[in-house]
Amino acid sequence: MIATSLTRVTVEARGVAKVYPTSGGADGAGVQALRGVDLDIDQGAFLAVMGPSGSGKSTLMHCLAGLDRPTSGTITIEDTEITALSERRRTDLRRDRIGFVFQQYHLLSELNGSENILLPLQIAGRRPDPAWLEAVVDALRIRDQLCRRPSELSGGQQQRVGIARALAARPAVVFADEPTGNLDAASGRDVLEFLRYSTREFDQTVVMVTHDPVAAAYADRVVLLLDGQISGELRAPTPESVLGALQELRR
Ligand SMILES: Nc1ncnc2c1ncn2[C@@H]1O[C@H](COP(=O)(O)OP(=O)(O)OP(=O)(O)O)[C@@H](O)[C@H]1O
Repeated sequence: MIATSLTRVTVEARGVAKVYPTSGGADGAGVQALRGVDLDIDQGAFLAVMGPSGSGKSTLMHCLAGLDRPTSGTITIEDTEITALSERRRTDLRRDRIGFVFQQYHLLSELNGSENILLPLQIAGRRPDPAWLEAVVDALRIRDQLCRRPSELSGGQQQRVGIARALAARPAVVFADEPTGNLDAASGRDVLEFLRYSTREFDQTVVMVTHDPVAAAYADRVVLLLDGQISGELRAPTPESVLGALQELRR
C-alpha cells in the first residue's frame, strides 16, 4: 500500500514582512519588525513562538491571526488568503475561524462563565454545538464554574473559561498570547496540558507565544524568532533544549 500523508496545512505564511512607520518618519525607514517570514503550521499542531524581546513574536501573531496586516507577503488560513481580504472580511474571518486566549483572560466581569463562553457565538449569530461544548467543558473541568462570575474564580479557572470561549466556535486556529503568564506553576501546567490535549484529541491547531521554556516544551514544535526572522526551530522540545536554543540565539 502506498502511504499517503493526511496532514493539512492550516496556516501558511510566505515572505511576511512588517514595517512600522516611525514617529516623525523623516528618514522613511520605519521599524522592520518582520523580515520575510515563511511558516507552515499543520492542522492539529501545537506550535510555540519564542525569541528575545522585540524579535517580532507579537507582530507575527497579530499578522497570522488577521489582527494586523503585513506590509508584504501572504498569509493563508485554511483556504482563505487573509492578506487579500478587506478589513471587514478579515474581521468576519477572525470572528468565525480564529480563537484567542489572552494573558489577562479578558472575561467580561458581569457575565458568568457560561455566558462568557457563549458570547462570541452569540455575536456571530451562530448556534452553539451542545455536544462539542460539553466535551470542552468536561475536558477543562469547569462545569462548576459555569454559573460563577470571573471575580469568583481563581486565575487558573478564569483562564480555563477563556480557553473554552476560544474553542467554542471550533476555530481553525487558537492563538494564545502568554496564556500562563499570570498563573502559578500548577495552574499553568493545567492550561498547557489542556492546550496540548486539544491538539491531540480535537485536532485543534494552537499557536502560542511564550517567554517560558517550560511552557514552550509542551508544544510539538518551537519556532525561534530573531530580528524579525525565523532563525531556527525545535521539534519535540524539552525545557533544556529550548533554553539551550535561546542561549544560542543571544550569542
Ligand atoms: N505599533 C508599533 N509601532 C512601532 N514599532 C512597533 C510597534 N509594535 C512593535 N514595534 C516594534 O517592532 C519590533 C517587534 O515588536 P514585537 O512586539 O512584535 O516583539 P516581541 O518579540 O513580541 O517583543 P516582546 O517579547 O517584548 O513582547 C520591536 O522593535 C518593536 O519596538
